[in-house]
Amino acid sequence: MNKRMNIGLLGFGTVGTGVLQIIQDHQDKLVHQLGCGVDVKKILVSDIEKKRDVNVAPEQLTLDPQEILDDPEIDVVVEVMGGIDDARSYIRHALENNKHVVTANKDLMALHGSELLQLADKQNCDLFYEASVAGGIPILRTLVEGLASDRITKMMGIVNGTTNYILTKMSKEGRMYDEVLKEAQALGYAEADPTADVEGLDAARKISILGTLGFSMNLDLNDVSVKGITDVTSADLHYCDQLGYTMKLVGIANRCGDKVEVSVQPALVPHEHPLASVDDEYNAVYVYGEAVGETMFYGAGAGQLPTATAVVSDLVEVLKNKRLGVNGNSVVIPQFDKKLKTDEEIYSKYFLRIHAKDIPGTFASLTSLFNEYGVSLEKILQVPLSEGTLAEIIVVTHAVSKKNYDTVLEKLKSAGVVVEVKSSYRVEGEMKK
Ligand SMILES: NC(=O)C1=CN([C@@H]2O[C@H](COP(=O)(O)OP(=O)(O)OC[C@H]3O[C@@H](n4cnc5c(N)ncnc54)[C@H](OP(=O)(O)O)[C@@H]3O)[C@@H](O)[C@H]2O)C=CC1
Ligand SMILES: N[C@@H](CC=O)C(=O)O
Ligand code: NA
Repeated sequence: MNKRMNIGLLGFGTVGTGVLQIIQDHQDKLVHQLGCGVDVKKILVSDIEKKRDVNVAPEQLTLDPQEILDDPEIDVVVEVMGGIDDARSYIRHALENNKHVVTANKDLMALHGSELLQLADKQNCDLFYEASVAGGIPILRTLVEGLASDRITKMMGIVNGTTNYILTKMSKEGRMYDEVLKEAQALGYAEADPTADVEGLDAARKISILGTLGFSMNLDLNDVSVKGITDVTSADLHYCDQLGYTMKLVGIANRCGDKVEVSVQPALVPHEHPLASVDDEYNAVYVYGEAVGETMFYGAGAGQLPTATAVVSDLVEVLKNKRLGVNGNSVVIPQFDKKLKTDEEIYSKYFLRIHAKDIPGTFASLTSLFNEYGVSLEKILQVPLSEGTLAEIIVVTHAVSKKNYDTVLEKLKSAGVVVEVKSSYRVEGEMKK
C-alpha cells in the first residue's frame, strides 16, 4: 500500500492544530508504521479569515463540511471541533459514507456513544475516541486491549485537570478557590464555561465512558451521580489532611457481581494511595482487575500536544486496520445488560464535619443516632470553637451503606445537639474491590 492516506479535519483549534503539527513532525514514523504517508487534505473551520498559529495553505481550509464528508479521496475524518449537534451529524454522515472516524469529543461520546458505535459497526468502520478521556493517557486502549483478559472491578479516576489544579493549590498553598479557578482558566485547562469542570459534569462524562468500556455495559451520563467541588472549604482540606487524607475530585466506577455504581464527587483518599500524589492539572486512572491487581495510569489529561498524540495514535490504528482489511472489528459493543446498585448496595466510608453544642450528652446523642443505623466510627476529632459553646466534630466512619448514611445525615440536621452539618465526603481508596 504505497498510496498516501488522506484525512479530513473537522475543527482547527487547540487540538486540531496539534494534530496537524504531529502529522507533519512525525511523518517519518507514520511512514515507517503504515508503509505510506498521511496528508491532511481539508480542514473545516468556522472562521476562514482567522489568523492561525501554524502553516496551512488557504485552500486547505473550508467552511463547508460536505467538502470533507463527501470527498471520496478522504479515508478518515477526525472530529476535533467539539459540541454535540453538528459533531454528531457530521460523524453520522462520515460513517454513512463509509469513512472511519476519530474523535476527541467526550461530551458527544458520553451522550451518543452507543448510537454512533452501533452505526460504525453496521458500516464496518472504525470509530475511536482515545483523546476523549484523560487526554494523552492511553487509557481506553488499555481497558479494551491491555486488560482484555481480566475482570475489572474498580476504576477511580482523577479525570479533570481544572479541579485537580484547584484542589492542589487550595490544599498545598492555602490559596482561595476563585483566584485559583481564574488561574486554571488562564492556563487553558478549563472548558470555555468552567461550570462543567467545577460541577463535576466533565468528569462524569469521562467516568461514564470508562465504566462502559471497563465493565462492558452501556452506561450513560444519567447513571452517574455527580457532585462538584464548589462547596469544598479550606477547613475541610485542613481537617482531611490532619486525618491523613488528600481531597480529590474522583470519578468512581465500582462493580460487585453483576451490579455497578458510577459516581463523581470530591472524595478523601489516604495520603499513601497512588492517586493522592497526582497533583496540579495532571490526570490519573487507577484500575483494579481481579487478576492484575492494582494498576495506575498517569499523565497529561488535556493540552494541545498530549491530546493530539491520542488522536493521531487512534488514526494510526485506523490506518493499520485499513491496511490489514479489518476495520470495524474493534468497535466495542457492550457484553452485559446494565444493572445499577441500589443505595442499600453502595458501601463506603465517610468523613463528616459538624458543629455541635459543647455540652454534656452531645456525644451520647450522636453515637446513639449512629448506632441506630449501624454507622460505626473509625476516627473522631473534636476541636473547641472560639465561641466557647460550640465544638467542631469530625468523624470518619467505617464502611456503611449509602442508604443508612444518608438517613443519619438527614436526622443529624434536625438533632437538638447539632447546630450545623458543615460537610460530608466519601472516603475512598482503602477498599480495593
Ligand atoms: N483542549 C483540550 O485540551 C482537550 C480537548 N478535548 C476535546 O477536543 C475537542 C476540540 O477541543 P479544542 O481544540 O480545545 O476546541 P477549540 O475551541 O480550540 O477548537 C474548535 C475548532 O472547531 C471549529 N469549529 C467549532 N464549531 C464549528 C462548527 N460548527 N463548524 C465549523 N467549525 C467549527 C473552530 O473553528 P475556528 O477555528 O474557525 O474558530 C475551531 O477551529 C472538544 O471536543 C474537546 O472536548 C479533549 C481533551 C482535551
Ligand atoms: N476541562 C478539561 C479539559 C480536558 O478534558 C479538564 O480540565 O480536564
Ligand atoms: Na486518553
